[in-house]
Amino acid sequence: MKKILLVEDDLTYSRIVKTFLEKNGFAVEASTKVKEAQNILNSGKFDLIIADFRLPDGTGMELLQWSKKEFPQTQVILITHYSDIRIAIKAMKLGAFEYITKPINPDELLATVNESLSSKSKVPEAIGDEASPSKPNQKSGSSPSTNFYVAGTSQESEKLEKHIQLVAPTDLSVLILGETGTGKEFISRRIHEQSERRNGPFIAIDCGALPKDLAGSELFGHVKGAFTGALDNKTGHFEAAHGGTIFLDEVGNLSYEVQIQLLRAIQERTIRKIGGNKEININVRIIAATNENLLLQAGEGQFREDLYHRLNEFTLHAIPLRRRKEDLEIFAEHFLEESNQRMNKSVKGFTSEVWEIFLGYDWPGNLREFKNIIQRAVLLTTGPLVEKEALPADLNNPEFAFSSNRPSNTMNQAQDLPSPRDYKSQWIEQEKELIQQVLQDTKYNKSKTARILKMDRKTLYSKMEKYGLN
Ligand SMILES: Nc1ncnc2c1ncn2[C@@H]1O[C@H](COP(=O)(O)OP(=O)(O)OP(=O)(O)O)[C@@H](O)[C@H]1O
Repeated sequence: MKKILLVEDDLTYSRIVKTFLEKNGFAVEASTKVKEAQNILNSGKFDLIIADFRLPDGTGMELLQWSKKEFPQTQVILITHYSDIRIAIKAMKLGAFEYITKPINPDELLATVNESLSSKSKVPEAIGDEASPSKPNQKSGSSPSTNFYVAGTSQESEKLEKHIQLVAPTDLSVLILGETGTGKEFISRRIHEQSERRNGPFIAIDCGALPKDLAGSELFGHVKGAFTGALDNKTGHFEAAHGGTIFLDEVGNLSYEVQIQLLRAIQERTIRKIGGNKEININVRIIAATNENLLLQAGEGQFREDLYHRLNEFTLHAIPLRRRKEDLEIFAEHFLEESNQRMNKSVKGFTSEVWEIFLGYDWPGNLREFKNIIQRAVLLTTGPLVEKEALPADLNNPEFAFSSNRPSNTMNQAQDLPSPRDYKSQWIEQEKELIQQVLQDTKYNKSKTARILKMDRKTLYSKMEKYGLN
């Protein structure tokens, strides 16, 4: 009997659909939330997921992305109240079999279910931001994102995720602080996609790449003839983001003049195109990011303090990778899979030597560097595992990996602390013991073990293989 997981938070609706499908010969399990659905999927094989688009703790789209990664053979049908072509296109691109709108016609549902179960599950199109061309200063276009967001399981990551979930549904302006490559843009997309604005546009602007003299016109638009070269009316990013979210990366790079315009746009919720005299109402949530100290810049008169406070109604700290090393594994798997897909390869994992290097290095370029290194390694790897020869020479050299003069390591060099290598081997040892213990306690039930340890089954399998616990 084919198994279907129905994810729908409207209980009456869920009961009707469940009974209908059961009468038609399917085994149906029902769930109301994304997290709950993930747990159910982790504990048994399903042939099809039917998910509502809006769920209390996320979207059916997120579940789709997750399931395509974790269980690529399982078909997914998305259901929604809205006939939104953008969502439909995105869902199909992400590998959904079909997208149907409420109210559901039973015959149509049954036909779609049968069709999906007799077809091969689709592979998502390009996953990852670098795959899609973007304008030089518009970071990733205004289309809905196809980025798969990995939240991480370390304590720091869980705290960040909790803060994201708290702030997302509000309309507060968020300032994301963090080093380069820590995922600030990914976080801002996450906020957008968890917010009421998720069906509106998300526009990411790299303020550092905006030409100084054109920044105002790029952000707020201009009217024909406003300046030499203004040959036509132009819609600015703020107007284009109406109803959605605008992400201003490297916001500290905006000129003082543009800062004034931005402040006005935030305070009055209107913009005026350059050279124009009409006030245009805008309803845009602003998320800004910086890796500089804006308050310090404010003190030096380079950044307006009033604007700083307007942008900073809530602060999030993107975490440097060296402070979330427990997450290395989950990100490694994600980037490995992404790279395999992009390059049509089937590299299975990393040797223990490579893991040693990964754990010892302090990743100054953070997730971006990690992703690029895995991508390069996958390209160079011909066997089943990435070996240390596929890593760049500087990473491959243990002296380099352990001798960086970054503050985090300077601390570790203090005489009364063990060396990073000692910490790392202690950690590996403890992790191995913990997994062994839980496996014994659950009588080698791997799904249960993974659940208890808060890791997905694939991560558990690769750790078991790494530690020889098979
Ligand atoms: N949560 C995440 N899940 C999966 N991949 C991620 C995540 N965060 C970041 N990445 C990866 O790391 C890369 C860099 O992330 P992002 O562009 O968001 O960083 P950033 O902090 O905005 O960088 P910069 O400061 O240079 O603008 C992304 O292209 C993506 O591949």
